[in-house]
Amino acid sequence: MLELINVSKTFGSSKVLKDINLQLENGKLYTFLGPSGCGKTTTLRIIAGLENSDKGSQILFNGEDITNKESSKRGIGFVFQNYALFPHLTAYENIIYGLKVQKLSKEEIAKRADDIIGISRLDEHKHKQIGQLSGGQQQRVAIARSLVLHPNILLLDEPMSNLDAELKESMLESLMDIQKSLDVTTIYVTHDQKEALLISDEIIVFNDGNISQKGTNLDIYRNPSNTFVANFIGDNNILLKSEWEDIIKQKLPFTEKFVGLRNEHIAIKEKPSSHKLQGILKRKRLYGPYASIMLEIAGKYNLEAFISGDDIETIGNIELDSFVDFYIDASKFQGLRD
Ligand SMILES: Nc1ncnc2c1ncn2[C@@H]1O[C@H](COP(=O)(O)OP(=O)(O)OP(=O)(O)O)[C@@H](O)[C@H]1O
Repeated sequence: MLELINVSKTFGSSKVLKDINLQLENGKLYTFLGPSGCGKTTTLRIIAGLENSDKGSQILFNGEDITNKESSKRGIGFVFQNYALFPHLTAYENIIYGLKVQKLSKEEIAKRADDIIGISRLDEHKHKQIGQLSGGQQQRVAIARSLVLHPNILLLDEPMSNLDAELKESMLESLMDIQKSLDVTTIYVTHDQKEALLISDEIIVFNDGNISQKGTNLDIYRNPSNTFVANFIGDNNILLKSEWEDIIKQKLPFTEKFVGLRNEHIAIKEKPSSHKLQGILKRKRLYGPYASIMLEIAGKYNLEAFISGDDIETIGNIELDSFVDFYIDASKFQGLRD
């Protein structure tokens, strides 16, 4: 288990990490998710030993204090955004480079390389120069080069950002396969909520040098702990609790100041146990399988809804600025801290 205890980092006069506390279990795939500049990369670099943390910070790995341990002795693999491969070497030579530095026997090097090349599906590319490989293949070489060293932890810093959307998805699938087949603890940094929701055993949401929430993707999506997480992941209608009570003319049981309702929990067709409301249709946008509409209520509240199926036909026949009856699923309200 990897444990961060009161980890802080100050650059000049700005404290970019504020007493981070985190426990990560061995063998899981975690993502650090958050907007640009919130401290994800700095945390990763501190775990890898590439950056010092402030005094008082502590990092434990399987109970051992590694806070001041040299980076090269931590058994951590790091894959960067730009892959940092050696361009004058072949894929195979890149992959075995670290093993040769470690002076392993020829047999051991060949065995380890064959294993990882198989898992990474690089057999037919292993003798190509780096420049002859696609972005996705280069990325697999970069991951293989780290994994062949049998790291305790694999760290990946926005490794897919140079890939197009389709390739990204298939690369994410192969990363998940490789990670599961080797059971290596992995931390993947991204600012893309879709990537995080797709691959993670658990997501750690960063905001402004703090951890806002840690949990499985379903947990974070269904039970965001505060307005930041509710807004950053998925789409949400966040209002003051009192405003929602004004809209539905009913008290809500939450103690939090804000209440959210995800856009997909507003529908045009009545659903069991839903709550009927009326609004004015202010906007409609069709995105193929679903449509996004804006409804104005009581002249002061705007709610955004994602509708699908027959609701799209219904809305298609309603003029803008007309009244529409719609339904909200009150069981889906989320109480949110500020
Ligand atoms: N070497 C440095 N010197 C001074 N400030 C730094 C340094 N490295 C990072 N920072 C600052 O620390 C803050 C956190 O940076 P960090 O790179 O960890 O964010 P991030 O969440 O990974 O962002 P991104 O997604 O853009 O990479 C930022 O405000 C950044 O400007």
